[in-house]
Amino acid sequence: MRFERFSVALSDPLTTASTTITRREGFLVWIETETRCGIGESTPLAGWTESIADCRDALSRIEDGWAFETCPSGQDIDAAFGDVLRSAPAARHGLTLACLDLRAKRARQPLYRYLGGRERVTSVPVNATIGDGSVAETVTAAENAVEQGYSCLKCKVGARSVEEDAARLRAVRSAVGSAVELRCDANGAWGREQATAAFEAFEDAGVSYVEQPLSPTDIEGHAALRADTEIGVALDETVRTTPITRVLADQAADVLIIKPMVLGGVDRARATARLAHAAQTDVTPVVTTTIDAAYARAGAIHVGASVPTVIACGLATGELLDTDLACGPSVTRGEIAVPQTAGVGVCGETATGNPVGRSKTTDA
Ligand SMILES: O=C(O)CCC(=O)c1ccccc1C(=O)O
Ligand SMILES: [Mg+2]
Repeated sequence: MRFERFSVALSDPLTTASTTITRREGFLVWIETETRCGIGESTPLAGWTESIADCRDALSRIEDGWAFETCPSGQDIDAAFGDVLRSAPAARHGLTLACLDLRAKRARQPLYRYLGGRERVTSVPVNATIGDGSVAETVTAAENAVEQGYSCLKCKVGARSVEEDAARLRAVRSAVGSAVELRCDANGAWGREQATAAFEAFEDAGVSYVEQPLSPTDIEGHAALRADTEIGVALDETVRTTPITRVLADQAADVLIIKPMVLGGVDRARATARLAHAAQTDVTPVVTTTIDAAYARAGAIHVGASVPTVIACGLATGELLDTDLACGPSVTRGEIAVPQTAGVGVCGETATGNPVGRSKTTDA
């Protein structure tokens, strides 16, 4: 096992209610046998996962203690390194993705089939991700996305007043028409009163759901908000810190956001998505990235393809990067391609020091 640091830049910073993301740094992880190589990606995001320093420490300790003769399973890895990985989900993500890549290559299956996906799935619907911005900036981003073929937009809210956000969303709605799904993500910005006001103010804009309106620990608040409105409630930050069984039992969400990097790997992400699907009150999983590079994005796409997820996922985040480690799956008409070659199936594998430049213009 070995790993190497990488750094990729966003073409434009993504501003949310809680932070501005300008660059993503992480590690590529390689697992090699005599005949094959598996590649994984650890891209920590402070506040969501361990820090980059803690991720490096965890990977270093694992590199030092690596004693597997063949490529280990996730269970083998947890048995050997559970203590190191418990508080390092991004490290676990990279390591287990490398192992799964190699094991799926050996089985000659695309990762989503190796994970247990039953049918052949060639694409997953995706939303465009639109950051905080003025009314004009938000409308321009929404129009560009719809022109490129997206029929679902996710707009960051909560950095401005509820009135301003409502004005942004109404302007988007009148620009894109009624057929486009509009979601938003408040990243935990509001208190209960503000959230109630926002849900009322957003109704005109035809918002389908709001991600993380309240603080991650306010499970009761989310359950109450849900009972009170037509707009759906999605939980994201809450999924990081609260057992999924509690969220489901308390009926606190219509939608669960599944981030493999935050949950510690594509195996755990799939298990969580399946729990949501199996819940009595039908909770819909939506798989998203933390704005990862090509390998982790592809891993997340395989998670989406491996569960019967029918609604748009937050997997179109490669579009936000200026450079990337490889050419990841492309988005056409609001659907992202699922790699069908064995393993994770990222093409044009390059060294970490040599990011692939991306063209910012995409064919419609
Ligand atoms: O879901 C999407 O459309 C993209 C992913 C995204 O918004 C995101 C990216 C990095 C960190 C947090 C988040 C989030 O969903 O809150
Ligand atoms: Mg979110």
